[in-house]
Amino acid sequence: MDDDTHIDADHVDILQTFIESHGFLSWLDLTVEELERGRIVMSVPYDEKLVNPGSPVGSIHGGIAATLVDTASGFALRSTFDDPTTGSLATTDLNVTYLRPATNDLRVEAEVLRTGGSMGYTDTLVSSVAPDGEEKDVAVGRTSYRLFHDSE
Ligand SMILES: CC(C)(COP(=O)(O)OP(=O)(O)OC[C@H]1O[C@@H](n2cnc3c(N)ncnc32)[C@H](O)[C@@H]1OP(=O)(O)O)[C@@H](O)C(=O)NCCC(=O)NCCSC(=O)Cc1ccccc1
Repeated sequence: MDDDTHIDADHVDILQTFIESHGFLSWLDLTVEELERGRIVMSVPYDEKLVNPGSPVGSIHGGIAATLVDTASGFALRSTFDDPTTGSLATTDLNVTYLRPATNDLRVEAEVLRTGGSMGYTDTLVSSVAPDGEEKDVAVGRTSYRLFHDSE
């Protein structure tokens, strides 16, 4: 990892502590798998509590993928702040396109497309192991955020 993408290892612990103290995110058992400046990978394990009752393929509710898109994007954007432990951000737009049912553990990768003085944008990909055993894309997402740097 070069200096442009390096981020303190402590920051993963800070994000994981945030998740564990969050009622909703901790309930999903969300884990930060990889973090570098402007990019993050996170996962949620398959759990029957997340599955749509009566779904013939056992598909996970779409709100879970949407939550992954939002959370991973917010974290990826925060990682671009001069000091990622200060400031905050608010989601202003979130778009998710569902490509196929998710029936297994979920993985999301979020990448920052651009940050300006007050707005940030991300591109995300959610994937899951399909019944044929192959990891496949289950959703793609695009987001925008209002960034509140510490000085505001
Ligand atoms: C704030 C803005 C985006 C507008 O912005 P602008 O047009 O630039 O307007 P302006 O700069 O004038 O500020 C206006 C007001 O904003 C107040 N403010 C200051 N700091 C913050 C702050 N940090 N957050 C929110 N508001 C803040 C400030 O005091 C002022 O208040 P006032 O009006 O003077 O009393 C507005 O459209 C909005 O709130 N939308 C709803 C957004 C929403 O609810 N999204 C969903 C949940 S987000 C999520 O879950 C993300 C996440 C990801 C991953 C993990 C965890 C979380």
